[in-house]
Amino acid sequence: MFNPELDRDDSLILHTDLYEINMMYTYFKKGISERKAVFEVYFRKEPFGNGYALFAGLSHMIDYIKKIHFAESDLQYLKENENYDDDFISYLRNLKINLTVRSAQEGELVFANEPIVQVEGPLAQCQLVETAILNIINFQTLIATKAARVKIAVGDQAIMEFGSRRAQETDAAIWGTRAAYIGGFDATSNVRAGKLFGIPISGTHAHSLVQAFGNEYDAFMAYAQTHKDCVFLVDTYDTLRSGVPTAIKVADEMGDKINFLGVRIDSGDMAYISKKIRKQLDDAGYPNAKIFASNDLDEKTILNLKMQGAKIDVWGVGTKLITAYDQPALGGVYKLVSIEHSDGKMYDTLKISSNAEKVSTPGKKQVWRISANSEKKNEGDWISCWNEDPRKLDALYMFHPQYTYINKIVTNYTAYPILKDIFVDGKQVYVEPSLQEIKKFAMTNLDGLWDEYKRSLNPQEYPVDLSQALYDHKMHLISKIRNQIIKRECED
Ligand SMILES: Nc1ncnc2c1ncn2[C@@H]1O[C@H](COP(=O)(O)OP(=O)(O)OP(=O)(O)O)[C@@H](O)[C@H]1O
Ligand SMILES: O=P(O)(O)OC[C@H]1O[C@H](OP(=O)(O)OP(=O)(O)O)[C@H](O)[C@@H]1O
Ligand SMILES: O=C(O)c1cccnc1
Repeated sequence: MFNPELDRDDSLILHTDLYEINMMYTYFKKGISERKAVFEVYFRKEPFGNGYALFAGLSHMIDYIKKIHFAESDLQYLKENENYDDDFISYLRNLKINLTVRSAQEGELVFANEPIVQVEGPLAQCQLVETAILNIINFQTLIATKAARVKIAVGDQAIMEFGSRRAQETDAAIWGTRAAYIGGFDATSNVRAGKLFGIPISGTHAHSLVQAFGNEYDAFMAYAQTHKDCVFLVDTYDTLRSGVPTAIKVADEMGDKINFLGVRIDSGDMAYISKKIRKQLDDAGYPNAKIFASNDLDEKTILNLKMQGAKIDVWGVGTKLITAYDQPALGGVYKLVSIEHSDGKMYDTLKISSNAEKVSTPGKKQVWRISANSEKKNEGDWISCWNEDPRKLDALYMFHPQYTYINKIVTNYTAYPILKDIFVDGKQVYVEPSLQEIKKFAMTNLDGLWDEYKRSLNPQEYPVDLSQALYDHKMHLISKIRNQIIKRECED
């Protein structure tokens, strides 16, 4: 029966895979739930064949962690559906999160195979948060990266986010819109995203307006009589012979009563049509009226339209952005890198694979962004053991972690740590910047990246190197594990 108190679902606490809670149960029953652990999030390949990813999702992640609490209805549900005993249920009831969480900041550039979020604390708590953290970071980072690709394609022109109707449900529309704004979009059509996050909202009108009035003149005139700012959608019947001439006629008749901002096209050959429209608007005395375009646009179509000399001023991008159409998942993973044993000491762990790129890097780490002081551009990232600090060195030996003969010595550099403290022992220490600041930070970071890493097609691989100490530690651990396996085989 519905019980409003019990059935309240106001947190994402159960937004987790069952196996996380099952593992918590095992840790609890075996007395190791409080053992200290360190997990790290990383992805193995930048999405869309891009040379970088743009980190987003931290704000939602902070909110999620702050609200972690099992309500009575959650506990009752778990009790009814799983075989957990009462001790475990009361442990969950009294659970106080005291994790230390470090993360890249939103708008930061991040790269494959480097930790972008680090979660440290009691093993069971670390396990609980895996699913939601990956869900949030994977999606928002994916969309912010796609948005940055679109932003680079449009350059200084305006881009509007139109994706809500095609997004994977409402949360994806809202958080995707926020990520798109971080990645460089100027405005959104989603009014709720405007209210929640302060993103500028913007919109034209649909074909239904024209269909409702039965002809373009009545529709545009009605819109003009009810709105100051007007962008008329001109492709319902015949863009060049009917839509644009009618928009001009209404603009002429309304004069100063409206701001005739321009026209939108949503079909046809947009290079050809936009050039013709530009001439029609200019000839009619509206050189400042802008041409808006939408219709399954993405960075590739936009670059191609620009190459064709399309006269488009404002780009509306929906489906292909918000659904990350050409790569629907980022594939970030959450891996245990260090664990306390019964002797109270931390032991670093790693996952071996026959594929060198898939062998994880053990231990709690920091990522340092190295930029040459002379150029003010990034030289690469340097992943270190937690206790190393390249700011104390005069020269940095940077080498490719697989092809070690690719190496360089960098001097006169600045090293900046990517993982920042967000929560320390459960207490939030990170002061969240405003969304405007995050967007500005993203744009500054993109400026700091050489064009070779930013091009959308076949970018250069950005160096993500390991410190010598971390490399040696990894190699040592690999051979230790191999030797253990060989020893066990010999004993059998
Ligand atoms: N000049 C162009 N060069 C490259 N791509 C273009 C050009 N003009 C339009 N496009 C893109 O081509 C695709 C055409 O879509 P579609 O086949 O739906 O045609 P349409 O003219 O929009 O028809 P409909 O009226 O059914 O929407 C869209 O993704 C659009 O962005
Ligand atoms: O093409 P997208 O990048 O996804 O951008 C959003 C699309 O949504 C609208 O079309 P829709 O057919 O849903 O409505 P309409 O009647 O306003 O054209 C709009 O005209 C765009 O084409
Ligand atoms: O305002 C628009 O033009 C708009 C909004 C959502 C989707 N397509 C277009």
